[in-house]
Amino acid sequence: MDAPMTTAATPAHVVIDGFLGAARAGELMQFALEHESEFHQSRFYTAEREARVDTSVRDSSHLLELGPLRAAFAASVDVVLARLTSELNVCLPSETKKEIEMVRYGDGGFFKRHADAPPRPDGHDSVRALTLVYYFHALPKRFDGGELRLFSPDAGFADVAPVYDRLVAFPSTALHEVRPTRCASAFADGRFSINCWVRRPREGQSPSPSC
Ligand SMILES: O=C(O)CCC(=O)C(=O)O
Ligand SMILES: [Fe+2]
Repeated sequence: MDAPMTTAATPAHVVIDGFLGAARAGELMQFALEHESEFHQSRFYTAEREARVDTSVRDSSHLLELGPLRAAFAASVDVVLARLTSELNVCLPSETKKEIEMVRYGDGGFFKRHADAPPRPDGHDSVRALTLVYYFHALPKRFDGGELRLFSPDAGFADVAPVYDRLVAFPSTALHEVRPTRCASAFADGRFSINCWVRRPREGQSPSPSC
């Protein structure tokens, strides 16, 4: 198993290998293959909170409608949420809102350095607090690269390999990027993931985080 690569000043993150198990990872892959035509080019949010497609910043495609797999994934996240919030020192209310999407990075796919939580208010009554990314792919693995690079404030970084059935979690304020993926052109050959953002109320909104 590839160990996450880290420099001395490791940015806060938690890795859980074998998060869903092979049967459920296989179900996600099957779902992706059955819904290939519904994947759309991913957007990202600019500093002005404008959703934009710009393949010089982010080149990936995503699927928002996950059917019953959405609730199943959210339930699995709930099982580990207390551990993640305590290890990462992130405050969350007892009932959390989650955004969940499936993502595919094809040949050359990447996502340049960014933070998932907006730098300033975006008009929502909640903000992204915790980012979770779960990795899966067709077996045998047919891509290289695609590491998640997490930056710490002093410019140290940690590279987390997108290992099959691995979950990585980190505070949504952390700067990170997805390193380029290399694979053949077939849809099934890509780097697949589930992104899950756990939201908390914005400061001053109720219910307030219970920590
Ligand atoms: O896929 C990953 O490793 C991270 C994805 C990411 O940073 C994002 O979609 O915001
Ligand atoms: Fe991100």
